[in-house]
Amino acid sequence: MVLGKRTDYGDAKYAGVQVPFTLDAPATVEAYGLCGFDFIVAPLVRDGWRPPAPTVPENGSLPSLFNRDDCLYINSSQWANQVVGLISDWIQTDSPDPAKRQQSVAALRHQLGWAAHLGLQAVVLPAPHRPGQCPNYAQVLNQTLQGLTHMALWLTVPLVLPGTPPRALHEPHPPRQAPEADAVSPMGHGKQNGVGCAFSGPVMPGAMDGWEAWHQVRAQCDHHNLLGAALLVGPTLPSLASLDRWCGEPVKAILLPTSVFITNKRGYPVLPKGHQDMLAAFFKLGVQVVLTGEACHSVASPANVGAATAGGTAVAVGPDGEPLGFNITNPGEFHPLRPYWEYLCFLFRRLEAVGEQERQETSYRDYLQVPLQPLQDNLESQTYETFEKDLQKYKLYEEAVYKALKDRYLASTTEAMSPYDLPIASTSCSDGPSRNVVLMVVGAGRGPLVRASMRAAARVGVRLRVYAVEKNPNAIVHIQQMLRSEGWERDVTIVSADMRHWQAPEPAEILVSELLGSFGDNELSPECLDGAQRFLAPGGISIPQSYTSYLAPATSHKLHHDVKSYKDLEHFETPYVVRLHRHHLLAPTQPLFTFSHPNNDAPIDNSRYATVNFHRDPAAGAAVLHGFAGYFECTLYGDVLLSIHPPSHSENMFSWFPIFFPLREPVYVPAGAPVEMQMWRCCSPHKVWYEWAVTAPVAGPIHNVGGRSYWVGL
Ligand SMILES: C[S@@+](CC[C@H](N)C(=O)[O-])C[C@H]1O[C@@H](n2cnc3c(N)ncnc32)[C@H](O)[C@@H]1O
Repeated sequence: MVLGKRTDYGDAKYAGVQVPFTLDAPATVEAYGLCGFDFIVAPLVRDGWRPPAPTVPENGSLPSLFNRDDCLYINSSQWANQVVGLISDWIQTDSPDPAKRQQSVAALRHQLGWAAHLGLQAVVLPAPHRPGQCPNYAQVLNQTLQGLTHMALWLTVPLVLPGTPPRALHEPHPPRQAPEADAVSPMGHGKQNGVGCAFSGPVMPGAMDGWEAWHQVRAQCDHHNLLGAALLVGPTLPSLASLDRWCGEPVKAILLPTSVFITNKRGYPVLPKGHQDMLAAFFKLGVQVVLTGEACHSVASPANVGAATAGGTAVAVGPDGEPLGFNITNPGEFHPLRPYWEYLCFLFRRLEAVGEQERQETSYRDYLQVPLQPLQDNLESQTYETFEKDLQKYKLYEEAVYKALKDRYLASTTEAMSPYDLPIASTSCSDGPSRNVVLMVVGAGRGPLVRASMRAAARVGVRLRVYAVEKNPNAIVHIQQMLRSEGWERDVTIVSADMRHWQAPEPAEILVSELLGSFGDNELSPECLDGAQRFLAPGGISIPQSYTSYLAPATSHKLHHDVKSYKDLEHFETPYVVRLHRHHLLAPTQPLFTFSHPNNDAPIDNSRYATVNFHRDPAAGAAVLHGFAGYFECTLYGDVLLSIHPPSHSENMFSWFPIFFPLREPVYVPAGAPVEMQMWRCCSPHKVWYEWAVTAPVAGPIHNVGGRSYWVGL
């Protein structure tokens, strides 16, 4: 339940509700469970409880902290998943009054200790009483975190500091009326919003936000993974840019007061558009929502119907107690908070259905993988099979070969023909009808680029003489099988060789390859193609023609934590292939290194160095930098682009996830401060590696010096 993983967007799941102090937690869980909520957030102690004054122990006796009637009580782990503890919000560990401070520290320790004893999965902590000035609070939390194994601490963080004190959570507010344009029915007639991973849609202009307060506490707790944020939402939202920062933070819950809801024309509680969009974005990141406060909307719904017991059966009664003539099968449906829960379900259901590709990628989200080394290692058949599922990639290659053949060998456009229907070159071929075009696929794998090239040639109406060059002897067997089954044995010559050393029997007019990594050049495409271009005819075409890597500074608490959990330097100096999900880009991407083929430089030097400056929107506020997200954009031929760079990402292509270059220590980036980094691509006779460092807002260490932790073998 709590902290669970949602893999699809069905009915509301992991929606919790904050309840008043209860002496019977299991009964409360069941009552709210009938209403639809997955868990409750319940105070750990009753309102008036205060810690006992320190006494001098007599005869070894220890002071008793709580009586049974003082505290939340469960005696079975069965309930621990469905109860989140709520720490008292009178606690002020940083009060200027020493007595209050001492009492607060004691109360906080006692309550945290009790929650851990009960085995709760999480507790909600009050927002820092003095945001940005709460060293005692951080110190108690940090000490507690050192002793915890699984219980999470969710620090309440008001999204906007002024005007939304956490105490407001407990006070009912008069409902606000929905403006006409924003009125959305929870019954399915609402407006649909196109919501992506990041935030979109209008928001009211906001004042300050609580990110700074959050950052100070978590930085003092050394970015502990059990410390998360519970974002308290008020009627005013911060700017979209500022909200987007939370995508990379460990946000565990959204605290949603009923007072934030407005009433639609039919009397239902609904959320303003900006709030809807914000919730949708968080739902997609797997964040739970906790409804707080009392029902404060008059709803023309069954929730206004009361229940009376007649002869052991619950019967429905109206506001005046008059029987309404039907029995109640699920009393939860008549709970005053039920319309709010229904509305949350409605928002869940409205999320776009998860596509097949997205479903398949779910298990890879934010999962670190060390990049492949197809030059140094021989790939397995299953890896090739995965590549070959990406039909879009091969369509783009086919299009590039098609355009290259057309540009070079046809004076005018020829009608598209069916694949594999290979005529001798048509009479419109400038070089004459009987001439075959020599095309080499270098790094042919199991042969999909040979297939794509043959399809392109068939469409143009030229005949190819193909060489399929591959250094993995196992993959060669698959190409043999392909030629046999397609009847291409006369058209395609298989070459089992490393392209850098093979002596070609004739020059190639077109050289086709796919040796690209998530960062473009990181699987050593430049080094391999520099070797292969010896057999490219003068004026011959390389597909790809060029590729450029891109970088953007990123927040990703999850990735930072996962790298850190290896507890060594090596993992912080390794780039990872990762399907970035819970992350925030601090600034737009910037281009880094470009490689073009054929490369006519003399001598060829594939080492590179660049300083990159990123421009963060000052209105987006401060943020934390955990590393750099990397992408590539590749010109296959002419206007045929193959890209994983977000602004130009090739549609439906999934062969490459981004790359992530971690930083040893998170870097605080003040609002409006520049981010500058240096990246080197270093080459030696046997390996290629990257080194990287941040130089602004503060200079940090150069990572991976001399390729000591990570390199790509030549
Ligand atoms: C990323 S895979 C692409 C395979 C295939 N073209 C495809 O698109 O599915 C790169 C292939 O190039 C091969 N390769 C890498 N470097 C090579 C080299 N120097 N000479 C020959 N083959 C090489 C690898 O063994 C691997 O099969």
